[in-house]
Amino acid sequence: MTKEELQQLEIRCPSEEIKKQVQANWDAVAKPLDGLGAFEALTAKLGAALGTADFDLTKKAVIVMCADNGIVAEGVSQSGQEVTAAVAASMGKQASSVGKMAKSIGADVFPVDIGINSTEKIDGVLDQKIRSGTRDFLMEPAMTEAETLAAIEVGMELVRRFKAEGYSLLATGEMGIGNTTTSSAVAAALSGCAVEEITGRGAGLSDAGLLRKRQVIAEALQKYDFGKDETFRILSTVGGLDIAGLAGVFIGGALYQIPVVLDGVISTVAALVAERLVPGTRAYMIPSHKSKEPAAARMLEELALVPVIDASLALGEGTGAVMMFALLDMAMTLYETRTTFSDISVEQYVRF
Ligand SMILES: Cc1cc2ncn([C@H]3O[C@H](COP(=O)(O)O)[C@@H](O)[C@H]3O)c2cc1C
Ligand SMILES: O=C(O)c1cccnc1
Repeated sequence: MTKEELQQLEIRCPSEEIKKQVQANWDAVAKPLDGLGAFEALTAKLGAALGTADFDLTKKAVIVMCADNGIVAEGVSQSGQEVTAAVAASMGKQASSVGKMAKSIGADVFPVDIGINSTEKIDGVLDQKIRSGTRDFLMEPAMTEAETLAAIEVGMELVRRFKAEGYSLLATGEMGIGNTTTSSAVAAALSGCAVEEITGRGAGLSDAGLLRKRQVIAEALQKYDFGKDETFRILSTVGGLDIAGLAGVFIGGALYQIPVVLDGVISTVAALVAERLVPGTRAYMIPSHKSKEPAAARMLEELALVPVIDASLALGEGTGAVMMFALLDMAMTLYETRTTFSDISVEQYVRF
């Protein structure tokens, strides 16, 4: 796929009719009108994306893009790159945070090596490696155009495959030391917001580390002098293989009509990249939480997506998206087994 082919992809608009039908089904439930709040609108969005008001979200999976970032050489994370491979290996055994949470609700986790800085194959991790880590973006662009496109295609292809395997809801997750730096850099460039406003402590940076991280991002942004609409150049120059792969998951979700749940700051930045590259993609996005990382709220605003969980989560891996899976499961139980006003014979007494 070329960059031009990517940008010419056309996204089908989800059906407004189905959205209305789902809302009408909610309105018939013996409960206060709009009582489930955002979950009514979100399930209507899910039904419309899936093309039916009788949808089933039982089979769910998180795609976790794992990759290293050359920018870590600049001292922007409190951890070393080795941690990426170690946590990915733990994920392969379903022993990392996201694996445990997903297991508790019967969702599947697929860790993907899209660019871990190691040559070994990791058990339980899909090998889709494009290169062993990106370049240090303070020195040179992190990725070439071809590498960026290849990463986007990995994400798109995984969605096609999981749809064929019967999944009806996917979520995004990531693991990659340094990826809150790449995400903050992309977020600042896409939004024009000040670096200090958008950059947080990631996985737990010290005050001095945070200062350094902000300086590194600011220096790089000055060097590359991006226009806000140069989405692809921003992604390939200061982004990462994980962000590009996740953008591909969102684009694939829209193309193959499988809704995709966002997680934290990294996937939220990838979501905005996807929407800017292929407008209309956001119609298939389901927000989950507002990360503690400041860039996330800003990106969600740009996407006009309102998260339902506001709990200062800052874990990544797809954990916030899995929490959303659990909440959607509860909403779906009410929807699928709906007890209506007529079931309890009170239609004549209720006047909405
Ligand atoms: C042991 C460990 C497990 C993690 N799981 C997710 N992250 C999270 O922290 C990383 C980003 O933070 P920064 O940009 O500050 O490096 C990502 O890998 C993210 O998923 C972790 C981080 C660590 C240290
Ligand atoms: O928002 C996130 O997902 C996040 C925040 C800090 C560190 N890692 C991930």
